[in-house]
Amino acid sequence: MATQVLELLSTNKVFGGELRKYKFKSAALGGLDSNFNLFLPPQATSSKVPLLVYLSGLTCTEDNGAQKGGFFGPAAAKGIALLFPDTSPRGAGIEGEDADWDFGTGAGFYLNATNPKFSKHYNMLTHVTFELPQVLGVADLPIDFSRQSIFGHSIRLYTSSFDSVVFQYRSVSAFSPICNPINCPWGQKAFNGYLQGGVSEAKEQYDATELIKSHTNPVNILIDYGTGDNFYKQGQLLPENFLKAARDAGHDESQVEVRSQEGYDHSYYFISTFAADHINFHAKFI
Ligand SMILES: N[C@@H](CCC(=O)N[C@@H](CS)C(=O)NCC(=O)O)C(=O)O
Repeated sequence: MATQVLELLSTNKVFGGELRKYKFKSAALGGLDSNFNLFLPPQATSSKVPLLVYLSGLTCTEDNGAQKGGFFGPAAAKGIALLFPDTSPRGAGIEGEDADWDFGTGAGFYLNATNPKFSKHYNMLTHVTFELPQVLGVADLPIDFSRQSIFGHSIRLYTSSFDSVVFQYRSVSAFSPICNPINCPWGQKAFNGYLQGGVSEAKEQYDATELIKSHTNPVNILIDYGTGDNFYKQGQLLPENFLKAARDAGHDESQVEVRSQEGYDHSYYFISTFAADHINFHAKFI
């Protein structure tokens, strides 16, 4: 892949650190411009800091989590950099990509598309896990890439095959994630659209509940969801399926914690309430 040049679009001082917005031409996304936000804590001026990647949910851009998540204070206190990628390619010009809020633009599902209609541009998996660390490294930013973790909102819990992601990220946490996408309407729609083999192709690669069944190595996972979340009530999230699969595979509460938060909904009011918990969870591992 060619070396990408980062263009700095803006910087803001926040909690003693700095939030930078960057743009670059993404090879993974078929040459489209891609934006991301990067928070560098105050500690980054004197040493390399660990990286925590935040994956936003459906309809979001790189800005939602940065503006509303409430993550900067806790991340500054722990000396952790935060990376906020976008949720999909923008402006690919594919017929139908702007028709729905839960598919296409704003809903890339952090996978690599195999349906030829989408496969040139919809490669958010490579973009997030490989390309962004690479461009940050090339730009010589003060990040220690041997210490990475990942968290997010309404994401598929794992962005790749379980073993490679657990290898890359020391810990994973999520707010109201889609835990068993092959068994919910959002996941089925995305997989049938993006993948040539549809849901059956996704099963072994992109479904956290399926993947944890056969994963026996230790993991560090925290999930919060709200009982007032309409998407939870509609059966889009299915955290119970993930919890059961994890326990059946021998992961006890010291490895996998799934917390039901009474009365909270799907919004950033919920996320910001538990933001510090999640940052502090990851700080133990990175
Ligand atoms: N647009 C959808 C809601 C989608 C939604 O709630 N998305 C979540 C992520 S899964 C979100 O954070 N949206 C943007 C925001 O609240 O800033 C609807 O009308 O039902």
